Amino acid sequence: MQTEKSGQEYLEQVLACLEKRLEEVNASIEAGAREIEDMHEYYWENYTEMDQYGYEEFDNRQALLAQVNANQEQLLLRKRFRNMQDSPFFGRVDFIYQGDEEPEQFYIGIGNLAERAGSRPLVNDWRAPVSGLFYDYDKGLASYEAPQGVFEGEISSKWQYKIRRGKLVYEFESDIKIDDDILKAELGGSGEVQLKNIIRTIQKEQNAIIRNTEDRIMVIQGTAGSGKTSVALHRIAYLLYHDRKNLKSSNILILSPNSVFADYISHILPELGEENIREMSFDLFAYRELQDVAADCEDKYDQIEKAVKNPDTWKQYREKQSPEFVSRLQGFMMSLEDELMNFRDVEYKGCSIKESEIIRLFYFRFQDIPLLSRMEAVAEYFIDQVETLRDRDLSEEEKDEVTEKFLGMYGTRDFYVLYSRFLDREGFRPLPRRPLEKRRLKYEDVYPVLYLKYHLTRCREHRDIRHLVVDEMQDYSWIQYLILKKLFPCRMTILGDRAQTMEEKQQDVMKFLPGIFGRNIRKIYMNRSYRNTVEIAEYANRLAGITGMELFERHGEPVREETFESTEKALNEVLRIWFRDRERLETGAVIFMTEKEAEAAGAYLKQKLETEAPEQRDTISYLDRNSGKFCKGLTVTTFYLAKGLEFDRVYGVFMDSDKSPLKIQAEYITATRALHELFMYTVRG
Ligand SMILES: Nc1ncnc2c1ncn2[C@@H]1O[C@H](COP(=O)(O)OP(=O)(O)OP(=O)(O)O)[C@@H](O)[C@H]1O
Repeated sequence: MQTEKSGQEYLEQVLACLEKRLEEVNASIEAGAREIEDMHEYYWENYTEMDQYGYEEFDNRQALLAQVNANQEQLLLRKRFRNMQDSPFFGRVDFIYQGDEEPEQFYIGIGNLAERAGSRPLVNDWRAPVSGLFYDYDKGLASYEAPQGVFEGEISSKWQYKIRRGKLVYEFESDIKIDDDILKAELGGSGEVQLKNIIRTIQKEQNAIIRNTEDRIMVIQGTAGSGKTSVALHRIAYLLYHDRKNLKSSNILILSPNSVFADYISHILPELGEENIREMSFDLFAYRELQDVAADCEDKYDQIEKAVKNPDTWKQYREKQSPEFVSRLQGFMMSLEDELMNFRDVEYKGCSIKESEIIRLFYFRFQDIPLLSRMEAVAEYFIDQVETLRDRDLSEEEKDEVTEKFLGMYGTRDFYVLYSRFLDREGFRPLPRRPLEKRRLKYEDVYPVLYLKYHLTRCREHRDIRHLVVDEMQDYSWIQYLILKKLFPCRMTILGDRAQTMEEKQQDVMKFLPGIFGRNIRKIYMNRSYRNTVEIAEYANRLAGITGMELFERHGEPVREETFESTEKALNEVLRIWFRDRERLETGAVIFMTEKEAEAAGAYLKQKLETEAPEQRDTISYLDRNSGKFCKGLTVTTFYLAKGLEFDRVYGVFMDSDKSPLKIQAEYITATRALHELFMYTVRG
């Protein structure tokens, strides 16, 4: 039986253990570094005498690599222990195993800690099997699943602790009331410019998603502020913890909408002990992949800006991303099999191959290779023949010369030209004829061209990626999902909110994803919102016509709606009340519909501060699509860049004259960014 200790006593024991473990780790890091240095020295002193086949050198390198890896692990361990010194645990479950009389106590924290590697943990990682008890059950019957099987029993008590800088701030025997109060306190805080980790207060429905390991493709539709992004990131940390052998952090890729958002979430996984997770924006990826097709490509934000001015552009955009358009593209690719080809005999330094033989190879032997990569295979076949006949290898230049003869049998290999031809044939306006450096693809054409490229040439599957996270799923089109499936044949966590679609209409990807990924995808709905006060959430729901959302009971000021004669007057009011309440606000945002409005407002506010309060100049920042992070103070931006972020106070500034169908979504996104206070301003004009 364990002796019952107070939180304070236990904390002292844990801090002492952390101190000791840190000393050991430091010693081991130092010894490791010395070892690496010695290995280097040995190598440079002896490499001239190493065996000629390189075996010894290979062994040395392997040993060096192993030592470097071991040191790396110790460095990570040190980082974890140092983090734990601040707050080593936050919860405790007392569990009576079935058949036992006395409870065992399990303390839960951000990582595991034991006196020695292998001994009973003083603190259990929040992802350990037993820690599931903390999130999933109140007092009473409970069970948890571990590799050894399912353990049944009873929770006799649960505790919550707050420890800061190694000092115990409070301890409570927890019940539902206290759990809610603690969550309320977490949500009521302000001032963060990055997403917080939620391990202290993960909710049961969120825990079920985080700990799900069975489903290959998980799709989460969650209302604004329901914790989708948080849950997806904690899920990744959980999967990495439980499948270390097969899943490394370098096997994870997060598709995120832009670099501000990427920065906003970038610290969560390192904080949870997982480093080096890759992140990328799909538009940036597409742009890089199409460098040999067009010098420039529009991104999603260009499309939004255009559509605000001219809503008709949605029609064309949607048409070009649709299943019907893709099947027309497929028909076009079929027709290219014949139309694109001008077969002829090839002769090279006395060796030749007849047109009929080339046709046979092209349509039968190599028929499985995509059309525009296939001739290379025929060329290689012929090069083999030439080398056999001439009994010597061809040089690289000679091979290139031969290959060029074969590639010359394609009418064109330029995707821009091919796609334009397709558009023309199908009754769309063709692309303007231009040299590569002057070409700019409209957003509506970017993914169809990428689709064409990946079906006409060999597409490199990214097998190293074993788990893909797609955030803001509602903003990806059908054709983008087809491409994602081709590029990443792996497990996925796909999450988003149809009410936040950045188009005139909401897009429910849940409807079409089974058609792409199969029926076995797991669909999950998160209906409880945590971010906003009840007043803000109810206001936002009324805007978007959303009903049935569960709201976490946290109240604040009513939403304030006001109308102004001009944007300047609205901005003057923004500044006036921002500085009036500055003491209690860390982050704020002034959110507009378009880039032009936001940019002008940013300049106006800066100018005003420059003359009236120069010392406050730097408290305002304009955030555009090239920005890398958002800062404390007042941020001026568009609704589409504010998406995914949150602020203590939000001012939405929208023009009365703006009748864009996108406005409701924009206002909804704006409103749901506010944690505590929301001001919605209308400008008449
Ligand atoms: N269990 C929880 N404990 C504490 N805070 C939570 C919890 N769940 C969510 N939150 C908080 O709620 C806010 C919203 O979370 P998050 O950004 O992950 O939601 P989301 O569904 O991705 O939002 P959106 O789609 O509106 O951008 C964050 O401040 C997050 O820390």
